[in-house]
Amino acid sequence: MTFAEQINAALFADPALPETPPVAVTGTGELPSCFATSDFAVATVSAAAGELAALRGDDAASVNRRHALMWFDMTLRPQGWTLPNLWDPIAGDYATADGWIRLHTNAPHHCAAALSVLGCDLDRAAVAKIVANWTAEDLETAVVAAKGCAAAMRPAEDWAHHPQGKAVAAEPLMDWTVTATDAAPVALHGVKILDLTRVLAGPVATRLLAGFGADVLRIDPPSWDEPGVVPEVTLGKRCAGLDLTQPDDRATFEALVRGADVMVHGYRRDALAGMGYNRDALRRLNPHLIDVSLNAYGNTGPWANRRGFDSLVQMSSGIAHTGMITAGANTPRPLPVQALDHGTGYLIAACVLRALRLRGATGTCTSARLSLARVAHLLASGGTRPYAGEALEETAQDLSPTIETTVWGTAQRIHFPIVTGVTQAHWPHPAGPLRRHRATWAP
Ligand SMILES: CC(C)(COP(=O)(O)OP(=O)(O)OC[C@H]1O[C@@H](n2cnc3c(N)ncnc32)[C@H](O)[C@@H]1OP(=O)(O)O)[C@@H](O)C(=O)NCCC(=O)NCCSC(=O)C(=O)O
Repeated sequence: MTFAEQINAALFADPALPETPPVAVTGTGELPSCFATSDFAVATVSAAAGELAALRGDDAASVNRRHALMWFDMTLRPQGWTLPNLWDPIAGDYATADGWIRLHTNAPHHCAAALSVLGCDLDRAAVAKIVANWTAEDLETAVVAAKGCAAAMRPAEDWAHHPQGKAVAAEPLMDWTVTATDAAPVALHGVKILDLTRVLAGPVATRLLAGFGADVLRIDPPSWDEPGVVPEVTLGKRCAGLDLTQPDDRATFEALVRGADVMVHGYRRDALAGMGYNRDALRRLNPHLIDVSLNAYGNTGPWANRRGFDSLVQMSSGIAHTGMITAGANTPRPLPVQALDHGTGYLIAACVLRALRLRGATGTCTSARLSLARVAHLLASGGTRPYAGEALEETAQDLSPTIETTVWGTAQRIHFPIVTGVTQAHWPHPAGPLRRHRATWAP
């Protein structure tokens, strides 16, 4: 099945839903990859575009392939200022005694976890020297046990036989549950979306929804930061902070859940339940909440609660190894962009839009769970080939004329790839720092 066929088959179907309008793909572009990365990217963006058009009642939508590929990477072009580094000093791939491992250390608590296992300072050469004495799987196990983030590089065949790889392969791409059948319709314009996601995958979904009228309120814990991606992913959103260990902030959070139409979250599978908000508790607060979530390694299997990021899932699932072998290289070769994050983001947006459409047509409320690892399985289903494609050379025509005024300075962005009917994305708030707004719904 093509990517589009698999995605269509995974979206919640109901005979009461009118057909999704056609999505025309314009433009060209092929990123350098041995996977069908560009077709995969366009398929995920097109799924969101079709659902957007359907919910808005537009006859058709279009997706610009070139700009879709550019939106799978950084899209902000600062004028006279620079973006912070994406990676901390020790994040990256390291040779072990028997292969390769990737350490993800951008968050200070993940960095501290890795360094506590390695017993060294924040120094890349020192880390490399110690990692070389570990086997990849032993170090992965130790870092994960310390609540850090690491992944050994595995060949695709090993992942296919690994208990987690098998669990993920058996999961649906979108795991839907019906939660209520008596909800009133809500309009896309002003729909209240509570956003508990971080870094790229979840925030990409809510950024799209904010661009077409949703009121997105992002909530972060007191000390979380992600300076490298904040200018990318906060576009169009209000961003507040809440400490869910504190009674007052819990009361505020519960009021937000009661007032929300949709919640999108990217905690580990059981993390929200660990804070006292399992599905039943959320349903008691708001029986009509549409709840769409992602985690890293899938919702079943021994790793369902493992911390993870796109680049780690690429290492675990065989993508980085396949890239290395196909390129004839001797170091891990990931995808040219963080396609699992972005692809998952557009699929989450498609799920939210389908769920809103379903609610409007039948009163049915749903939840859906996705994962980076299951989306990696979708990408891998497109097969591999010798490396093809080339990096896109950006021109002035790729930039939207809109000037975004941020707290860091002015900037332009790449044209957004989706047009629905004749409507283009428009974001009500510029990107900005986390926790700068009040944790409340607009009246
Ligand atoms: C993103 C993460 C790696 C972040 O890891 P961690 O911060 O270490 O884990 P947790 O989410 O479990 O949160 C850590 C602890 O903070 C607590 N916590 C969380 N939120 C709050 C608030 N608001 N207030 C108080 N405490 C909080 C939580 O209960 C945990 O407590 P303790 O239990 O006591 O520790 C993980 O959440 C994760 O794997 N999520 C699923 C996949 C995902 O979204 N990946 C990133 C985007 S995708 C991507 O690849 C990318 O963008 O790159």
